[in-house]
Amino acid sequence: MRLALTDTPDLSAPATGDWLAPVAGGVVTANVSVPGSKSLTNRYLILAALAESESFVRGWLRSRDTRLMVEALTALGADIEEVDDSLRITPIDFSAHLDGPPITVDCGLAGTVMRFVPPLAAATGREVVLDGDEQARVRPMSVIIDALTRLGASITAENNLLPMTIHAQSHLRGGHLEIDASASSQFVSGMLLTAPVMPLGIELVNRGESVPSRAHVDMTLEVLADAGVDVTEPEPERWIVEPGLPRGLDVHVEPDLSNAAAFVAAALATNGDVTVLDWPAHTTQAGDGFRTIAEAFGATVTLDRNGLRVQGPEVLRAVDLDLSAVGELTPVVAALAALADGTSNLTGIGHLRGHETDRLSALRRELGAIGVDVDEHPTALTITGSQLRGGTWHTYNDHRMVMAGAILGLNVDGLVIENADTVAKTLPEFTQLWEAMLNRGV
Ligand SMILES: O=C(O)C1=C[C@@H](OP(=O)(O)O)[C@@H](O)[C@H](O)C1
Ligand SMILES: C=C(OP(=O)(O)O)C(=O)O
Repeated sequence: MRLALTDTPDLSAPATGDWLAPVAGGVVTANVSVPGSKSLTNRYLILAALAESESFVRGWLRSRDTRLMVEALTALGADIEEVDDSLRITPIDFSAHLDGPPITVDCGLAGTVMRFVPPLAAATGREVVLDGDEQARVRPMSVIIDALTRLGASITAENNLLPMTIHAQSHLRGGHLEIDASASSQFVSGMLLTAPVMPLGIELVNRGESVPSRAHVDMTLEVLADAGVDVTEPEPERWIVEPGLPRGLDVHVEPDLSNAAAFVAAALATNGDVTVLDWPAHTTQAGDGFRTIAEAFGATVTLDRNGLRVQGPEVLRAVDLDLSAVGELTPVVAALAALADGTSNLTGIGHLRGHETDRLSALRRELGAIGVDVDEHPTALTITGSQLRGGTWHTYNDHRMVMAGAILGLNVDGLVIENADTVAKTLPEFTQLWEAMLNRGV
């Protein structure tokens, strides 16, 4: 089934930062280091802003999403200073005087800022106005807005979307809360991360279909527990956070494994051999799921103290994968499916319609334009590996569309990635790292 495309961004706007994706011209063999995790950096920053004492977040990711988080927390009263490759964070004083002009927060297109900051903002008791990019204004927000309203906040938001205003004196007491978190795990993470500062803590229950991107909820639970917060999940999708501030943190951010997946994919796409250095042995990052995904495509995967080594197969096998728990890997997986021998089914990804762009629609459109046979279903994509042709690969302001385009470009001449700069959302140095990977031997 093909769906009508009703939400295509205006592609007639002049593109900036076009990038001709380099062709591999042979097997890709490289060692790669990637910067820190977006999801961990932004969780640590929220916890540090709530903590009982000063924190250090070392090896933080410098990217648009994390800088927006730093700016948001600074505006809300945290003091954040860059010291070498670390951030030193002095927490928000929640007992501070509440008068003052409204605070404005730019969420950009960052789901972690849009969904993690409002609970914390409401807990400050200040008037806070949150807005973001045009595409952020269609990302789902109603669950967070309803939840905060039920906890005592007063919020104005037309159509329950950004922009929104949290009115002053919105102190949150916490308590029992039932939500429908089937559209985004970030609704759960956002409520749980600020719960320690609420006098009653939170008991949060998901009453919707199961929560997508489960790995990210596990990450939230782990960072809270590591900071000394009493957090439990006594039964599936019911979480309890007891009141009590997190300890000051001194943490080192792991490499971003979802960003790393794009580099590993280069080994898969070229029968190559790529090692991502410092891949952690234990992690809650969704990107760790790429190890089994790579094996499903036929790769040989080895994880040791050095990192993750992936040796691509001679011929990529088509895959049947439920990506609901690791949805953010979908654009990279879809690019590989387009190079595979046969038809792949990527299922459980309906919630990606509320990501940076409607990713199912964007992937169907762009893959189709370069010769790939794609069927778009409400919650799945069916992709048949095909002979690619060059052309313009539109990116819809989606960093992961840039990464997907780069993987495809390894195998086809003349693929121009439009607005490649948008990759700065999580990896500003992506194109440099990519070109270095192609030129460097092990
Ligand atoms: O909490 C997080 O850090 C994230 C949660 C996921 O969101 P969804 O549950 O909306 O997919 C993921 O896709 C996003 O990239 C980051
Ligand atoms: C969905 C993503 O980001 P966000 O944190 O903006 O939701 C992503 O990085 O793939």
